[in-house]
Amino acid sequence: MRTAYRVETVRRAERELMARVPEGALMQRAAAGLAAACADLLGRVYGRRVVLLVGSGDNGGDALYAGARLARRGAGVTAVLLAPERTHAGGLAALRRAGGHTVAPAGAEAVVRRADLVLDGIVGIGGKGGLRPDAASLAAIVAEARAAVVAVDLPSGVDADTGEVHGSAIRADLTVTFGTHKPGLLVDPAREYAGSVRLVDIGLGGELPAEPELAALQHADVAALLPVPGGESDKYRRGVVGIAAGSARYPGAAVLAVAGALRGGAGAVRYVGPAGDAVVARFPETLVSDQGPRQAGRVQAWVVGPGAGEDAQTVAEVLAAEVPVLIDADGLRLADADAVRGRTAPTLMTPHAGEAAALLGVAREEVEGARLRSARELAARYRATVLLKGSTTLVADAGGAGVVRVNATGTAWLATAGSGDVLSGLAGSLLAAGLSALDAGSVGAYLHGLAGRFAADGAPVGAHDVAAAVAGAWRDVRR
Ligand SMILES: NC(=O)C1=CN([C@@H]2O[C@H](COP(=O)(O)OP(=O)(O)OC[C@H]3O[C@@H](n4cnc5c(N)ncnc54)[C@H](O)[C@@H]3O)[C@@H](O)[C@H]2O)[C@@H](O)CC1
Ligand SMILES: Nc1ncnc2c1ncn2[C@@H]1O[C@H](COP(=O)(O)OP(=O)(O)O)[C@@H](O)[C@H]1O
Ligand SMILES: [K+]
Repeated sequence: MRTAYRVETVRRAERELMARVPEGALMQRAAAGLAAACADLLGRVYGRRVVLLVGSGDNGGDALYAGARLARRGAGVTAVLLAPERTHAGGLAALRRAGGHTVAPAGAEAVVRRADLVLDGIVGIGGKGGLRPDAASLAAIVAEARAAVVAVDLPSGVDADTGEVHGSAIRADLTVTFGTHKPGLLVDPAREYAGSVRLVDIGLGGELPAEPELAALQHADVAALLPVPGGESDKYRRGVVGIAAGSARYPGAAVLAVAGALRGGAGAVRYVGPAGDAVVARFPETLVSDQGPRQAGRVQAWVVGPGAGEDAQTVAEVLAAEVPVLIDADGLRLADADAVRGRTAPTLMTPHAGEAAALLGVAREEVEGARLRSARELAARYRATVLLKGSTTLVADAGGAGVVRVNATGTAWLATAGSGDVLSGLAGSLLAAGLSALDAGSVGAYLHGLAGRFAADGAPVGAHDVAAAVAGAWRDVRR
């Protein structure tokens, strides 16, 4: 599990640790890891031109000590001091001893233009709000430079706790973060500014609490959660997933949701709705009924909504069932909020940003800019588990508090019509197989993202290709 902690938690853990180690030791660990990452990126350090952007806090201190290490290995290092009188004194002295130079912000453009590498030490976890004007000017200069950019702890200007970006921020190729990931490094839009992320161990692990703000499943976590049949299994014990989807206008949504469901671990897929012929033509193993969900027979979890059009009756019937329900697409619009809140069995809602915005009564951009807050808010309002789709998918558990799962296995090639229908079937199948809503959503997103990557492999794909690739993703996870 990859975890991320909020700033106040990181600060507390750092205080505990600092009380037990010699003064300055943590900053030296951070700087050593930072310098090593920079050296890896540069390939050869000797003779390279390195520019440090140095703010007034310890983030600037890290940059200065790392710069001193690079200078000792033969790099030409220049520090741009944003606030000369408040610069980290020890770091500055170390840089000077190593032969590094300093310039005022007015001199930044000239040195940054010639740099091979820029270290962004403007601000780290002490950052408040968007970058101030002098720092924002530096960010604009860096954006024009050809140099590689390494962010120290966080790209300056992004919100560490939320992943929100208010105003300008540094865009890095690599972020070297200390002790633990911060939520902003895992959630868009901030995640995009971070580039690839390297975590440097400064010994903080033992001081961090059990419950992080965010958790990202890894292969081993997913492998442990996947439902795998055993000797005593039969199709009913493995779980039957009901798919109430599709309409005369959108029969394809039913086919794609079933395609996902067949790959999700349930023992049988039952389809109810007007697209039975299309479903059976493609997937003869599907149990098809043209009666409503109430008459459908045994089902351990329902998926309702993909391509449902205006069929509010079916949505209401599914919500009345006392088994886990996944609500997607049109179902989100047609579901009665009180009926969702009043359910006793788990509910998993799977909106994309536009659907989440409609449910929250805000603009789509607002959800895209504040994904973590939006997912928690929806989960609180509906008392349902919420999977917010997009470039980083988030899953907030019912009520909105607690650890939010984040998934980044996906690829932008998944932004293709019908891929969400595949995800709904897949996650619904995992629900029927007995996973909790949080696990079904996050394992579903993980496999779906990986399947998207495998199917696309750098070229456009259709949603049915993604469904077909789920088995490969499953095998890859269990390998
Ligand atoms: N505390 C520790 O044990 C460790 C801290 N480390 C480093 O220390 C950093 C935190 O240091 P600080 O607490 O000094 O805080 P920062 O250096 O992150 O930022 C605080 C400084 O930035 C300025 N600032 C705040 N918001 C700004 C904005 N929007 N625009 C421009 N300037 C702004 C403030 O005036 C303040 O001087 C971490 O991110 C990490 O890089 C590491 O050395 C590892 C150990
Ligand atoms: N930029 C992106 N990067 C990664 N995944 C994405 C991106 N855009 C969309 N996705 C994923 O693609 C799927 C699209 O689902 P959705 O928006 O419901 O499409 P549809 O309604 O056409 O099925 C979701 O799983 C979503 O997380
Ligand atoms: K920084």
